[in-house]
Amino acid sequence: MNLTIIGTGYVGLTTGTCFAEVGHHVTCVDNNPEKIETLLAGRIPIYEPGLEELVKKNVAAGRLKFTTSTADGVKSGDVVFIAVPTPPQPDGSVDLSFIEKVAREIAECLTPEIGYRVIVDKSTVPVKTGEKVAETVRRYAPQGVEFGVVSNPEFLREGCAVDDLLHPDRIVIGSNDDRALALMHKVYEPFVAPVLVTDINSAELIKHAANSFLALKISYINAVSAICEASGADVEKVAEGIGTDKRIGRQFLNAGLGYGGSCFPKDVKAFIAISESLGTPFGLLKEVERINGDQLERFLAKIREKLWVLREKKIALWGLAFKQNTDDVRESVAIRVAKKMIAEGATLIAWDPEAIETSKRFSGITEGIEYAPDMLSALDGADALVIATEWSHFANVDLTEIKKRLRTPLVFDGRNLLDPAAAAATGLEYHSVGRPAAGRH
Ligand SMILES: NC(=O)c1ccc[n+]([C@@H]2O[C@H](COP(=O)([O-])OP(=O)(O)OC[C@H]3O[C@@H](n4cnc5c(N)ncnc54)[C@H](O)[C@@H]3O)[C@@H](O)[C@H]2O)c1
Ligand SMILES: O=c1ccn([C@@H]2O[C@H](COP(=O)(O)OP(=O)(O)O[C@H]3O[C@H](CO)[C@@H](O)[C@H](O)[C@H]3O)[C@@H](O)[C@H]2O)c(=O)[nH]1
Repeated sequence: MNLTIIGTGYVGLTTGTCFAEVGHHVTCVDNNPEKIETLLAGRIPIYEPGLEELVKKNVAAGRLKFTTSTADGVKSGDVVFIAVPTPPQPDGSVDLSFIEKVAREIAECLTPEIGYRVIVDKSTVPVKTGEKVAETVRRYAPQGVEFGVVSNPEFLREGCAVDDLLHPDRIVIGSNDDRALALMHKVYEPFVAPVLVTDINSAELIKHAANSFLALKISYINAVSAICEASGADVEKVAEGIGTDKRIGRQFLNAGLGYGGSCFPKDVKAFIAISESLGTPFGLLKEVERINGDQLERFLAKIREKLWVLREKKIALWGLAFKQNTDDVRESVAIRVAKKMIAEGATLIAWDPEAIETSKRFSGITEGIEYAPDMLSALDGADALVIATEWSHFANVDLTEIKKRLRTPLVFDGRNLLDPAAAAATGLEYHSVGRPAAGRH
């Protein structure tokens, strides 16, 4: 089939590439000319494992194209996906101006000669957005054009987007239009996954409800981790003990510094705002946010307690990305930890396997930080090591190197990556989340 994606960011590029990989012909459109030039020059603007080779392969096969022209995209794609940003406004509600603009742009490109088009919202949007998109397209399109509107939320995770897209747990298609639905079934025919067909409003709600539930699971275990710290229990054992119940599941029960990234913080806020606007406030989610913020503060309090004063302290920081296997630092908790320590006068020597460049460009940290050339040299002469992102590089480190290189052998592990007993046996004083401290303290 001929498909078009409007918005070639994280979701647009990964989704478009995977659609091409399963045999569709895909045109990716973006209104940022630099991004399209980069892609046309064969470079990939984001780090995502496995993506670069798939882009190159599908461009070479003639199945994947990039353009800045929405008109070309609308002309060539029978199904037109919208994958533009839906950022939060200061009050937490969703800024839908990008979606509204694309709806108008698509409408202005439609003509009766082009024929029927399915307009699919892939961006994460509040319930009832599909209705607004349909109204907008109807208002701005010439008389006589035929189109259908569909909600098809995306559940990929950064860092494993290619696998998530090629092997999804489920595909959700929200549509009130049989013609659109038939075409959507053809789009997803090459994928082996359950397809859940719903009305548009339910599909939109599924996305916010899913992300908020996952954030709730993380906050739940983080609240439990505080109780573990107060009682001397071990949150890793508790997570295993509750997670082996199939009804609960072990995933998303990793206690740590709390959730970050471009999705959970904004989507929880959005769901709170949506529920309030519908007159059904969702107070539970406010608590999810509160716990998430407190988790970071409790971790910083541990650092302060041990280092006493952060001013003039040199701290090695491992991790800048919001999670492992990505260079994305949007809403990264690691960056928040860094900013707080710098504000208290510490100097950071930071290292991350992929996110140093993105941190330099997008974190907003301009002073108080140096970037180490490699993971181990970040440690040299530092007063403490803080681990802030769950990269496997840190979990697999030779502990004797940490002991040898730090000035004082203090480790604060915000992601529970190291083994407390092994750390103590190496002579480290080791503090993590929801587990008793180990070593000299
Ligand atoms: N990042 C994720 O992991 C993820 C996963 C699932 C869903 N989502 C949702 O998908 C949506 C997109 O997120 P993202 O992370 O890909 O955003 P992004 O910022 O990486 O990409 C959006 C792209 O849209 C382009 N754009 C904006 N207006 C445009 C227009 N009028 N015409 C053409 N291009 C335009 C921008 O230049 C940018 O390249 C959001 O609603 C997000 O919540 C994101
Ligand atoms: O047990 C856990 C799992 C995750 N996290 C943190 O939660 C955040 C989000 O992680 P993850 O969900 O793996 O990454 P995202 O790429 O943000 O993916 C989420 O957000 C996407 C955008 O909406 C959705 O498509 C995905 O399904 C959803 O998992 C990160 O800061 C993680 O460090 C934890 O603290 N503990």
